[in-house]
Amino acid sequence: MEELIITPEVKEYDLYINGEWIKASSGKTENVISPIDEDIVGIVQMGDEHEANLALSAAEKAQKSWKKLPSIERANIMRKFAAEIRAHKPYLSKLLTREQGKLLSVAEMEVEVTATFIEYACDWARHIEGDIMPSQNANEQIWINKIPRGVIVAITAWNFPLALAGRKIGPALVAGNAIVVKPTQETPLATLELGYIAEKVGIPAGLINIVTGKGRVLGNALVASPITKMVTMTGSTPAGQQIFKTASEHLAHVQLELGGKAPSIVFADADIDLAVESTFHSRFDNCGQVCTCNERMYVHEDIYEEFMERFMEKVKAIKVGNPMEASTTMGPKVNASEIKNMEHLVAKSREEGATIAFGGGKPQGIGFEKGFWFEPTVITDVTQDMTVVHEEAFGPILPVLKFKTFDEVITNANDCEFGLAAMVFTKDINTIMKCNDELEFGEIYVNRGHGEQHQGFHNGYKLSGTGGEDGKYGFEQYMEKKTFYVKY
Ligand SMILES: NC(=O)C1=CN([C@@H]2O[C@H](COP(=O)(O)OP(=O)(O)OC[C@H]3O[C@@H](n4cnc5c(N)ncnc54)[C@H](OP(=O)(O)O)[C@@H]3O)[C@@H](O)[C@H]2O)C=CC1
Ligand SMILES: O=C(O)[C@@H](O)[C@@H]1OC[C@H](O)[C@H]1O
Repeated sequence: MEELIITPEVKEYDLYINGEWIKASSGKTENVISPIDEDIVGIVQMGDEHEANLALSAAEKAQKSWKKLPSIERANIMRKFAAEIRAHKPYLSKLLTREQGKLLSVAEMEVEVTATFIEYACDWARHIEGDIMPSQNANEQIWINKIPRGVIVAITAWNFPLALAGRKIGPALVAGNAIVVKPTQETPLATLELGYIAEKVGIPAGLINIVTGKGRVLGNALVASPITKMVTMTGSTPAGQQIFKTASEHLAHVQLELGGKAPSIVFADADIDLAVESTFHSRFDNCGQVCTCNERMYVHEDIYEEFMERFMEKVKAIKVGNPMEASTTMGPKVNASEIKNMEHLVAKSREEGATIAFGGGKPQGIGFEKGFWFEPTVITDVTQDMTVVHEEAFGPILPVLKFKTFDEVITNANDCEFGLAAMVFTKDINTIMKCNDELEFGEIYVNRGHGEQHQGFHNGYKLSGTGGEDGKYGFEQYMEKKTFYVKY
């Protein structure tokens, strides 16, 4: 392996624990590689069980006074945190693009969304409401209080690493908890920068801890500790399942946002231009690395030719390249193993008799010598039993199937071990309502592409997760209920 070039911007990050930056006792570090050119973009510590316990103890101690602050005061501090994140948008977005490979414009959106996730949580500060109800006994009332859980562990994935961290830090702290964040080793840098920002705005030491290390070592130690009262994780289904098992040892509350295989269904009466635009962006934006992506598309046979003609025009116009450049419309995949998965799905599709209608390999030429590149790929002549219809791509590969009847397409859409999101395009209200009744997915987008909003509820069925996050029902999970009977 030739010597990796350490560019001048390479920054070494320590672990952020109890308001201090410390090195791992293991003495080990790991390089963070850019998917654009395989240059080293950062160096991080390899924490393990020792650092997990340091971080958890710091969080446990800091939370005791934090929970006593009025919630509105907690929110005021967190709003300053959000504002400072926004103030660092130019730096954070470039760092996100270098470590993850997303378009600079998408990275800028991600920094903004990180701030708004936190600001949305702050809006709940005055609405942490309990219940008071009459008892069957005279001179007695029943009070149900909402109280913080204590220490939260947040474990995040590489596709929107900063936004996923903000999505969890916001509600956790506004509700009165402390948090230990373990970003993925793939893209930890922008998340680590939150430690500097927390210091700058004066978030008390120990409330936000950011630790790096392998999920199955450091992450596992965080989940396994009885200090941890809740685990909120975004990532793959296998990792989520392991976390679920580990957390069950001490019955920590678990919130999992996992894999997906969203179907898009385009009915014969759909607005074709709207459906083309929406399904195109829902597959290829962020190089197809969004959990609610259009992973398989069902187009009614009556409009298939017309739809595909317009859809393919857009696919062929995609410009794969350096995500720092404004003219680029799709960047690289995040790492080499993701490319292997792309190649596996294309090979399997060919083997099973499908047609690779466009793309299917790595782009060649100047700029693609290094990095993790894959062409936008459309696969046709696909049948429901094929691997590419069932295995998550989480990349720019789209299988397209025809359908005739409503019952057929609903059956095929639901023929899936995941249940996160689905998209439906039709003008008929009866079709819309029947889809809403019969599709087995936690999030259904009608006549629009994917893209959650903070006030909704991002909730996966089946192997897409448990608990859900965002909105009122997501915020609620960062609190425990305490019921007491008041006799007077
Ligand atoms: N539903 C949703 O909202 C989203 C779902 N995803 C899903 O995530 C996947 C891609 O993300 P990716 O990062 O590769 O997912 P992984 O599951 O590989 O990793 C996610 C996080 O979990 C950590 N981890 C892995 N194993 C364990 C363990 N045993 N105990 C504790 N922590 C562990 C990882 O640590 P490390 O990597 O450092 O080892 C990482 O921080 C796709 O399947 C995608 O569908 C992605 C984004 C959103
Ligand atoms: O996790 C995902 O892929 C999506 O939920 C994504 O993450 C942050 C963005 O706001 C969402 O679109």
